[in-house]
Amino acid sequence: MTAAAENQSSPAVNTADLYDERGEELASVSLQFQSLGGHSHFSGPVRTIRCFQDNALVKSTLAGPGNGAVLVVDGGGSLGTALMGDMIAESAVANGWAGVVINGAVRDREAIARLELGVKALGSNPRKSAKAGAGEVDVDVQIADVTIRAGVMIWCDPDGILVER
Ligand SMILES: O=C([O-])CC(=O)C(=O)O
Repeated sequence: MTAAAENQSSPAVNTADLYDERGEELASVSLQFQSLGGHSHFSGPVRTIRCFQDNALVKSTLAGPGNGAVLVVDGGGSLGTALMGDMIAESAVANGWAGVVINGAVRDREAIARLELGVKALGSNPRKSAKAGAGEVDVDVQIADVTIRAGVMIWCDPDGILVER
């Protein structure tokens, strides 16, 4: 089975139902993201990156094995450059990532919408990011009022984002 087919076969979790089941065991990210990928519902163990207008770490991480994980990128909320475009997103699909959550911007949103990948981001900008490699991998990241640690489970759908505390 291809990585894309595996992603598609994982059962779609509805975040509202999950919240009703587990309540305050889960933190809900109040910042409003757009659902931009071909998969509207996605979940998996978290990997993290913190970077600012530099996407070299995003590219190299998504070029490695995803094993069904969700990459959470804390781009500091910057909408000034795109941290992922369709080529990087295609490599995420090929490498078995379930999805990417970007506290920042993407580009190539029409192509990203056709991919077998979950993608949430604040918006889009055609301007590319730097490629120097500045940033950190698998550190705790803070998105709005929620701290997200590498290794916890995350669930995303059009209603929002839930993470294990
Ligand atoms: O290379 C970049 O900065 C992002 C991009 O355009 C792509 O992933 O296609």
